[in-house]
Amino acid sequence: MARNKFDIDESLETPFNIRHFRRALVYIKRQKKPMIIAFVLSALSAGIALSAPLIMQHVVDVTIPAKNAQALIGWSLLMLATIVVSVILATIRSRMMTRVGQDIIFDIRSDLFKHLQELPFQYYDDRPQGKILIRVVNYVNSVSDVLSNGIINLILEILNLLFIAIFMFAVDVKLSFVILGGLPVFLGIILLIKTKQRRAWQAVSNKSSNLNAYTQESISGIRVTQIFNREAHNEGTFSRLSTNYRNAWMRTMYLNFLIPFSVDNLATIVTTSLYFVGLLALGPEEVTFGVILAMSSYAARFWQPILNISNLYNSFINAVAYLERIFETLDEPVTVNDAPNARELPPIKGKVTFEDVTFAYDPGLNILENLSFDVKAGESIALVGPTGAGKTTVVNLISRFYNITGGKIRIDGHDLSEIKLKSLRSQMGIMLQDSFIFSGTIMDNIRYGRLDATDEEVIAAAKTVCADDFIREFEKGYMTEVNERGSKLSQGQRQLISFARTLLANPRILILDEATSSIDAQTERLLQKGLNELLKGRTSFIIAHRLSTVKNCDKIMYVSDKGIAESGSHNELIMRRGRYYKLYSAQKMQA
Ligand SMILES: Nc1ncnc2c1ncn2[C@@H]1O[C@H](COP(=O)(O)OP(=O)(O)OP(=O)(O)O)[C@@H](O)[C@H]1O
Repeated sequence: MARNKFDIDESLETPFNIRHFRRALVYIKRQKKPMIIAFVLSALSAGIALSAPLIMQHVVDVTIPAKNAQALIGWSLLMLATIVVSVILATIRSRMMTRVGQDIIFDIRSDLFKHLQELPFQYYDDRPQGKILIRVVNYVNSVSDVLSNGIINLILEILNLLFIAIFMFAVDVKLSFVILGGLPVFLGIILLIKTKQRRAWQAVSNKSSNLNAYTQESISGIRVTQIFNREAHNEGTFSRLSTNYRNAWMRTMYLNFLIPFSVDNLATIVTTSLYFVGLLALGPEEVTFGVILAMSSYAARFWQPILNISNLYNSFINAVAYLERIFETLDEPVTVNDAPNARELPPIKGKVTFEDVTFAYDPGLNILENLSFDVKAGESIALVGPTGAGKTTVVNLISRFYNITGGKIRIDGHDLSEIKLKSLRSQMGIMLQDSFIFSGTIMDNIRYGRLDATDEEVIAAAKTVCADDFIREFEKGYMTEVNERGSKLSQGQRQLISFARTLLANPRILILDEATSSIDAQTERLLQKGLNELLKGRTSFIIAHRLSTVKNCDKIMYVSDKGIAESGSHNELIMRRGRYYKLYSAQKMQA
């Protein structure tokens, strides 16, 4: 799919529609109470602020001519009080709304993260991580203000507009229509640029997503970049993506600028028309100078909320571009999930059966076809074969990380598609070549799969897999802080920690995908004892290119040509003198 590259724009699969806005309202509605309070505070604050000119008028017309010093002090204090109260109310409102904005994005972000945790491997196979990250962090931030303050300000501005219109019509109906005459022109301009604006903001969201994806990829691959001296080339790519982002941003700004520009000019044209119609067309008998003065003041006031509403509209269009991405992620189907009538998988013995299994990552491109095999509980199975033959795919299917296209996979006779994923995966242990280390202590990392394990149990697991010695060599031992991906640890040390993690979780079925490939032969011999412990009584699937590691497995399956080409014990396969024999002989010659 086009989106899985940093410089390819994501296409929108679900265009924005009113349904999305209704979904945004779900988050806003949860904040109904503070939002109503904030609205009342705003209205009060604005109302109190409006009383200042009235006090001023009274002081100028009555108090000062009467030379009443005492009343003057009273009015001054009242004026001061209105300012203080209005500032206090505005401050409380702004604090409340900051909180509301943060609560809304907290909710959206939590939902996004929860959903991302459930999305299958396939989703992550298809996208650069940076494009996922930007949705959870940046896009959600960008919509906070519109979803909180935006709504309240919109209501206030509409009310403001209504009040001004009422006053305006009360003074002069005909001239009011002259002022309103600018509105259709303004709406026409909005309609004209609406689609362009939406596309422009979508482009900004796309370009920022691309930039983010590339930055993230570059940071992850910095070691390879430096090894191959690709810095200058990468800077070029970054600069290109950055320029694309800047251009997209400039275009939105240009379109956005059209709105205040139109409002300013329309306000001037309307005011000029007002003078023209008032003085020339209607004549001094019908319209006094005072009315013209009042109406031109209303004309200026009338266009201010329109300008504010247009700015809000701009922010809304901007937020929509982000909201549609956020909802697109939330709508991403969890294709690997529990069937409606899924059952708990009871504690298993570990028998694994493949019945005519067919699987394709991309429709029509089968990686496995009609694959059938039977593994008894407690057996150790080695999967060997050429690169890209489908060994990892086979083990990924046992954990149901992907849905199969045809056939059935059973564990102890239970069809995987009919059982609850959690109950399946909690009884499986999977160790990959690149064992992931999370930020935290070594103790936390080993305990990752069984949070209730005691320190003693953690240490016992580490001892079994020969990890205890090197852990104790660190100054803080098990409490040593390791950073994300474990870059403070050697590959082998990371493997040993993940062995301990898996052992502690005590799975019934164990999968080791090239899990010992980063461990030197001597450590591997040491580890063999621990590994034997780990394998004891469990069904295990071991993928290894180093055949010496798997010689002793109960059964070796040679994966090739979309299925199992050969299967048997090491001795049987050697005697058969087929593909396994060739591979084994070639490795022996190299050794
Ligand atoms: N996420 C994916 N999306 C599409 N195709 C994939 C994906 N993962 C693997 N493949 C393809 O499926 C085939 C089998 O891959 P798999 O990783 O199972 O091979 P393997 O036998 O484990 O290889 P290796 O020994 O190199 O680890 C390969 O042709 C690979 O290109």
